[in-house]
Amino acid sequence: MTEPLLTVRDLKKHYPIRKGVFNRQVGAARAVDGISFDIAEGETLGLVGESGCGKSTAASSIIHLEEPTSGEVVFNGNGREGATRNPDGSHPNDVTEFSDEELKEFRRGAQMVFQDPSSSFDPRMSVGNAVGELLKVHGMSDRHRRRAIVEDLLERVGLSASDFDRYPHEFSGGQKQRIALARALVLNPDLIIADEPVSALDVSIQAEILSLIDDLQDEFGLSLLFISHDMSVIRQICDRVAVMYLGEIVEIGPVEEIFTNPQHPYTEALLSSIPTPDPRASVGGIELKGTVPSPTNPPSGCRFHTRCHKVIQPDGVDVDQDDWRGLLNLRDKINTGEIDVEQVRENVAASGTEPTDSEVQAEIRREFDIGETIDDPELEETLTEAMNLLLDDNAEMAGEFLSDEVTTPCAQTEPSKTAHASDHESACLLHEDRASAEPNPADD
Ligand SMILES: Nc1ncnc2c1ncn2[C@@H]1O[C@H](COP(=O)(O)OP(=O)(O)OP(=O)(O)O)[C@@H](O)[C@H]1O
Repeated sequence: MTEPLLTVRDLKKHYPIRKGVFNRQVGAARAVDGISFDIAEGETLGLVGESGCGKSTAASSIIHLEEPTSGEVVFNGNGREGATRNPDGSHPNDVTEFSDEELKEFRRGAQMVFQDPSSSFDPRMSVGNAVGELLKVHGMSDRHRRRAIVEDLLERVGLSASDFDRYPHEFSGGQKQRIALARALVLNPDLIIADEPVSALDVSIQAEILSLIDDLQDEFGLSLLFISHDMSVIRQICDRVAVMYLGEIVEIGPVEEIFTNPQHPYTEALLSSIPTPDPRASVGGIELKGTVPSPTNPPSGCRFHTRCHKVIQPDGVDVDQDDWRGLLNLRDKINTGEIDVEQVRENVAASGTEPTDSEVQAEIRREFDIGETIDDPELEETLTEAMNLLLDDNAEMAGEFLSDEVTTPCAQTEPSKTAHASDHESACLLHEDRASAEPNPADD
């Protein structure tokens, strides 16, 4: 088997949080928290997730714009192919251990393209010089040769050689992104990391740039790590995709497989958010509510459990799944003191006369998508009791009451990876249950 061009293993980037006059570290933002994947030669791997999932931090740690906290990034390009591990287990191609000289060499072979093409150019430098600058930095002193290389590249990205002497403000956003691609290609790299390269562009221009990236990849035999929050963009350009949530990869696999047979509820939710021209298709769609929690204090167990539509019910409980999600949300909001009963009372009163307690309770149920009765009498009783306490101004006890019974295994156990089809893995407790339920041929 040929070796991957890039191997990332258990990569972490934690930003220390400091406070006080002594600037003591009081915690850490675990922006990237142990991600692993490979990228083969000529392959495009997508990294997808909502804003704040850690995609950009992963990119800058891989390319060593930032020092990772731990983990390994093995880059087998730049003539470093075929290297084997040292007797002490370290790898000679581990970027995280590179010397300054090796890092300079690495930067020839691995380039980055950023989201905003406008801010990545010096307005006072002609685009030809901006593209050719890297050649100069890397020792090409012949000005004519540099110019010939850059003019050729400008043509290959769909501009013209005569654009060499023009300035960034003379170009549109899409054209600037073409120039950024020319600049990334000028040192003939093996790997390009593109961080949301089309999200700042109009949709019509996005398609042109994606198609250009696709063509350049074939022409230059590039490997790509393509970062996007947009699943439809990922589908157009990637061979495989890694889905990232709160610093972790929750699912990885071939694009077609992930789109037709997603396994992780987070992937399902991201896919469900793709706009479709058919209005009926969104019926029954999964709404991803709220935002990604802070990486300074990620949820225990499965990090997605606080937003998951498939969050598991404990043994002995079997209620409507929407009711279950609502109960967990209600429990959390009561525990964080975020339910303002007086405000709810006022809201209900606004639509008529002074509301009764049961009207206020009904409104709270509605806000949390909890049905009129839960089909588990014991749980219904617990909820009613908790609501009574809440309306009696005893939120603390209401929270405790609910917390005793409304619990999920997803908050207790960190899911491990489950393999599905070849090269397709996800990390969700639901799959672990299913895997253990499947008959093991060895038991026969
Ligand atoms: N220098 C920093 N110090 C502390 N926290 C940081 C730092 N940089 C990023 N973070 C946090 O790390 C998390 C991941 O950020 P990151 O920018 O990598 O996410 P992202 O998925 O790329 O999102 P976006 O698309 O919005 O950039 C966020 O919660 C962010 O606030």
